[in-house]
Amino acid sequence: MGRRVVALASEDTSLKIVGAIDHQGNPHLGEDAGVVAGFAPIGVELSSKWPEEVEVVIDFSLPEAIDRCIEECVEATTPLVVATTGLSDSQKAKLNAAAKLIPVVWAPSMSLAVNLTMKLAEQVAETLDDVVGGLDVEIIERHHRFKADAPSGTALKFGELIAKKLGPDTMHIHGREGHTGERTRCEIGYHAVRVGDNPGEHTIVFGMLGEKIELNVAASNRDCYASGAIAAAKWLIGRPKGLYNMFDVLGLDS
Ligand SMILES: NC(=O)C1=CN([C@@H]2O[C@H](COP(=O)(O)OP(=O)(O)OC[C@H]3O[C@@H](n4cnc5c(N)ncnc54)[C@H](OP(=O)(O)O)[C@@H]3O)[C@@H](O)[C@H]2O)C=CC1
Ligand SMILES: O=C(O)C1=N[C@H](C(=O)O)C[C@H](O)C1
Repeated sequence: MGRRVVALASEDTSLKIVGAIDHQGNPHLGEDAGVVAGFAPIGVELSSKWPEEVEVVIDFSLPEAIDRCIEECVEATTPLVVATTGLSDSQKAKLNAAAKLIPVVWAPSMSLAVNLTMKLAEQVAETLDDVVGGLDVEIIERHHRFKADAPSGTALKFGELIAKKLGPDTMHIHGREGHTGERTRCEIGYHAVRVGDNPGEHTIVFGMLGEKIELNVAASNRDCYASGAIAAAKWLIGRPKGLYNMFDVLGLDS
């Protein structure tokens, strides 16, 4: 994702990339970030050092990297866009605390299509909550074999939003095996598929007796996430401190 953010941001004449950060063990440290991204040099070296004079930071990394990223942004009062998924509860708490000091956009998917589908899923769940015969919700996500966390942050967010519409008794069930017994009406099932180079696909099944609805949203490549994060970064500059999400950035809550 870092490569795609660098590639797309370097093509945007309203932006100047001032730093590209990775950890100390990265073999490309010291190389031009534009070249590492597969494009022309941009005059910025991939570095483990945090640059100065930063207007906004975009983080696509791993949970191991997020603590330092939050600390650096808070110390320098730099607005922060967090796209990394799989954060621990304490890291989420740290991010919430940081948002009391700096503006933060935090979203498991920067994709316009995914965020719009989340709104549709909320609407379906709200409408079918009391449907005769009951409603079964299952979330199937497919991603590339390199993905480190499961289920995806996006699948968990879909589940969280749907559960809010279905009520506080909703349980989150991850996969099924063995003599599970009959499915209850108050659970959301999650299924994480890891195949090849899939850039991300989510299917939300709303099953009823006699019919079903499936919402499917699939990326063709990873640029939807990179361009969404860049849009979020531009939107965040100059905002008051606080925690924002992609619904705010895309105006989907109004
Ligand atoms: N919100 C969204 O729209 C999206 C979110 N994501 C999330 O973004 C994250 C990154 O995804 P992806 O790019 O595929 O993952 P990768 O594993 O390809 O990239 C992670 C990068 O972080 C670097 N890194 C590892 N440890 C540290 C550290 N301590 N400090 C700084 N950098 C570090 C890695 O370096 P090295 O390779 O040398 O280990 C690597 O360059 C994931 O959590 C993913 O789920 C992904 C796509 C969309
Ligand atoms: O790791 C990925 O690739 C992706 N991760 C995010 C997630 O966990 O939801 C977003 C997107 O689906 C791609």
